[in-house]
Amino acid sequence: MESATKGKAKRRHLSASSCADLGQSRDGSQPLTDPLAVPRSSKDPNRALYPRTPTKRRRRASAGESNQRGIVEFFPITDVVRVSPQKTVTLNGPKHEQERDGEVLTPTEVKEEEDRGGQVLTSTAQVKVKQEDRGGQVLTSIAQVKVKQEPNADEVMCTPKKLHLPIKQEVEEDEEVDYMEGITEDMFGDDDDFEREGLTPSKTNTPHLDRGAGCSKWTSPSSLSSTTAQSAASAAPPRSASRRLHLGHRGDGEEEEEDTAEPLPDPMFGLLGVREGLLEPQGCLLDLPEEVLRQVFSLLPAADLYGSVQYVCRAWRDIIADPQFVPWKKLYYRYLMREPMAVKDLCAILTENCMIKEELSLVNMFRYMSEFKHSKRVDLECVLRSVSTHRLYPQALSCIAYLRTAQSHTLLEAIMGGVPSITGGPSPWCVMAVMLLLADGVGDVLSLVRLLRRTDCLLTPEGVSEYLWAVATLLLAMKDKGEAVCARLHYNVYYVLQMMENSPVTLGTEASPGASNVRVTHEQQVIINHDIQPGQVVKIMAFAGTGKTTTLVQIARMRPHLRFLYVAFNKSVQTHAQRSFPINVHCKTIHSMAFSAVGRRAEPLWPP
Ligand SMILES: Nc1ncnc2c1ncn2[C@@H]1O[C@H](COP(=O)(O)OP(=O)(O)OP(=O)(O)O)[C@@H](O)[C@H]1O
Repeated sequence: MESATKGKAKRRHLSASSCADLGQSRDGSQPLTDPLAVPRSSKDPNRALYPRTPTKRRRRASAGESNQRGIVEFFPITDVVRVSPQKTVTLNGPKHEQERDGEVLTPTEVKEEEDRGGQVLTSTAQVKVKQEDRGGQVLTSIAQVKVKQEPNADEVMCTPKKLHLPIKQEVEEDEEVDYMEGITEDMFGDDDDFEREGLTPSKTNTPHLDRGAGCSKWTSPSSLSSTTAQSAASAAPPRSASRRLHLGHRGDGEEEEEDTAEPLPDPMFGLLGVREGLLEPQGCLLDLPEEVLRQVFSLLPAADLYGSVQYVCRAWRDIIADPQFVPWKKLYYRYLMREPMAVKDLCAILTENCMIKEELSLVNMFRYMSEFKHSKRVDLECVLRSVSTHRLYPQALSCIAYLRTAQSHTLLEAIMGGVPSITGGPSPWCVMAVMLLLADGVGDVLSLVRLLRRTDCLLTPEGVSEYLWAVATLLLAMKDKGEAVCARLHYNVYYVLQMMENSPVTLGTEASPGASNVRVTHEQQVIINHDIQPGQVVKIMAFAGTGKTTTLVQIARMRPHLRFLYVAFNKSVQTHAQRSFPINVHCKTIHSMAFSAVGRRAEPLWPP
């Protein structure tokens, strides 16, 4: 057990009762409810996941040894725009002078800092937005976009290109441009170079930008309790101050392995953000109504239900044990585990409904499925309408009609005559069973699921999966009993069920990351709404997989009158982007752009 006292990490042994007490306390429960707010140390296994700013070493290398130019050198940037949900939009000209810990930097120095920083800060995904009028066409190029998840998490920062140009008249006298806004020392991790060079003016003669400047607005989420985030922010000391004290202490020769015990400052961390009211833990899972818990559990794999969930508490075990709760999913799993009761039950179903050792076992299965037990609120006509647009629907109808009119088969007639029909049409459950058996592959099953989900005719997602689990269970058991059932039929259904459990997003009505059915978060909406002006660079910084591409897709969708250019590193990214973005976005690789610009001229020189 580790705890932080006076900025140092201490180890102490806790008894079982102390552990229980700690778990109930705020200090103990915070790592569980808000893991990002606990202090990070050099031993933090998740350290590499946090966004980092360039270290001194990297910046020096990029400036001194590399010939690579910053993105702002390629595009004419005229303005600096800062947008944040908490701020109003301000247009600033480039700042001519910048103060660093009391020293005044020349504009050129500021430019170098910004350029080098900009390159590394935006290393994972970049979008440059540029609008040019070319022959009456407005062309917008995207090269660099990142979601910045700093204290001003959703701030969209536009970088000036030529900070060294003396455009002092455009600068508002009383407003200081903070080019390191949002950058905290935390991001520098344990970089040795950074530690050696120090941040405090007393430790170095080299002028540095005051990294504390960008931290002045945030405060520790843990320090916010009943007061509002803003009032607490103004009351709490800036993070940079405490860090400076800490570093100064080190300079006196005391080596500290652990970082100071400071929580992450950002109350808006992550795309979902943290609202003021949510800074305190808000109840627990057990407070949820049983209906909600059932919905949540129904989305879990059966292995988790039986392997973990049922052991949590009596109430959860009762939900899992309820025969009405996902019966077919549970039966499939128990049958797979060869649980004697499950094997016996399933054998009884197959025997009673003539699905084994019979000439027409599959037809008997259609009949059995036509009586599929469903919620009373399910509208069968709506279900039939939903599946009627599937490509296999006409074939399924013909198949059922043939079976009904095949007078020569008296047995068949008896079986299919029992199929309940609705308003003269067949049972949708029976039609769906036939469609699943006619499916050419996983794609057909997948499109059937999409149709059912789009109309929500089965009311809940588990309504769809339960039907599929029933078909999969019967097919598996019939095959095990030696029936001539093609293994592919079971595979198609089982594959889709696995997809539903493990990647629900891909089962949406559209597969692209920017699908219109995605409900963008507040932070994404701020970026989407931002009116990007010609000549501005927008940087959006975020962790991997947090919705940068989705945000770009929505930006392009919202501006169909503009043309965008998406530049990717390689072909596979480019083709994937082509599928995701709307048609007003041109997706190209860097190489293809270079070839069309200059490579073509060298083409005649190539060997035949
Ligand atoms: N607002 C949202 N609501 C629900 N899902 C979302 C939202 N935004 C993004 N997603 C989903 O999150 C996943 C990752 O999104 P996306 O690919 O846009 O992230 P990314 O930051 O571009 O990822 P990477 O860093 O790998 O390029 C996608 O499946 C996407 O559909």
